[in-house]
Amino acid sequence: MYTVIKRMEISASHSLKLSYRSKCENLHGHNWIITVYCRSEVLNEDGMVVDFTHIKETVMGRLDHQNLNEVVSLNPTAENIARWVCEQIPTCFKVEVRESEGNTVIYEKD
Ligand SMILES: Nc1nc2c(c(=O)[nH]1)N=C([C@H](O)[C@H](O)COP(=O)(O)OP(=O)(O)OP(=O)(O)O)CN2
Ligand SMILES: [Zn+2]
Repeated sequence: MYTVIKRMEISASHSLKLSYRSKCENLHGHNWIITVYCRSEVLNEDGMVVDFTHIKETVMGRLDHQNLNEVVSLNPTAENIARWVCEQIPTCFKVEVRESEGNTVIYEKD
């Protein structure tokens, strides 16, 4: 079994729609650390599980310097962003999204 791990830093804004009053309802930004985990028992014809560059293009290309409310169809919490990222990459089984030093979410496929 092979595991590929790609860590990326993106700058992006979001505002959260919540059922309670919160500062997070206001548009604000984070320097997100997104770590993608991909796994496969077999390698493709290029000898890879998935190309690091393709992961970067998929994640950073779509999220960096964007308003995440306009990219992710659900409320752009770290949880929903982690799931969205995982769904974009076929061999992905786990995504960590770190919003700040103290705030990290992990999404893992069943
Ligand atoms: N479970 C979640 N909780 C919160 C999320 C989230 O995505 N999932 N997001 C937020 C907001 O994005 C907010 O920006 C974070 O606020 P806060 O917890 O106050 O964190 P700080 O940026 O101030 O970071 P510290 O580590 O506390 O300094 C809120 N909750
Ligand atoms: Zn936030």
